[in-house]
Amino acid sequence: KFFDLLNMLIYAIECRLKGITKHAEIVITGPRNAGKTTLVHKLRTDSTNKQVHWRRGMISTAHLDHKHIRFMFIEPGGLAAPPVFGFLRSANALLLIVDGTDYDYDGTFGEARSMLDALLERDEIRGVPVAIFVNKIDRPGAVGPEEFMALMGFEYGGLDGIWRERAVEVFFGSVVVGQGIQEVIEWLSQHV
Ligand SMILES: Nc1nc2c(ncn2[C@@H]2O[C@H](COP(=O)(O)OP(=O)(O)OP(=O)(O)O)[C@@H](O)[C@H]2O)c(=O)[nH]1
Ligand SMILES: [Mg+2]
Repeated sequence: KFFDLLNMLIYAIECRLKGITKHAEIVITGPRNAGKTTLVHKLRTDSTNKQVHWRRGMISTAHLDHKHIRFMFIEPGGLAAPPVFGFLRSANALLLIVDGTDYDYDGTFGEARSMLDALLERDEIRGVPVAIFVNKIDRPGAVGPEEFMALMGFEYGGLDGIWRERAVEVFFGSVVVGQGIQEVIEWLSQHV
């Protein structure tokens, strides 16, 4: 009890010193093998970051301070699909990661699109901003921006026409190379 209070006090002082006035929880999701866990590792900046077991799998988290915001990234891993639903209530933004080289046999990003559609229907995240990160563009055969928009069915009127009630943006990059991540964080900091 005493140490809980002490920790809270230390935390409050740390935020004060670093000028942090806002907290934002970012829930990371996306199809299997998209690069979610690799991203969380990349985002880790301090020792408070951790990976914890829970009943259906593994949750990876990372803290990251950007300007006046402390981001908490959460990747709920697990076999039961989709484990992410249990984490939506406290989400300030969603980050959907898609493998830019993983087209379906019919030339679509079908799994990514249906995951996104299922998420956008959820009441818990009405109006919550969504960043879509198309990963692995360092690999040959990765999708290009125009192609991706068409294959996801986003091309008509752009993203604004599809989801007027929330901010949505698509980014292209590579978690391994570290390309495009800073842009996502900047965008999130403006929309949470
Ligand atoms: N070339 C390339 N490979 C990547 C990139 N990001 C991730 N990978 C690779 O993709 C594979 C899957 O990455 P993970 O981070 O485990 O993907 P995940 O989304 O957490 O996968 P699950 O937890 O199984 O759903 C690994 O072999 C990564 O090294 C990238 O930007 N470029
Ligand atoms: Mg993973």
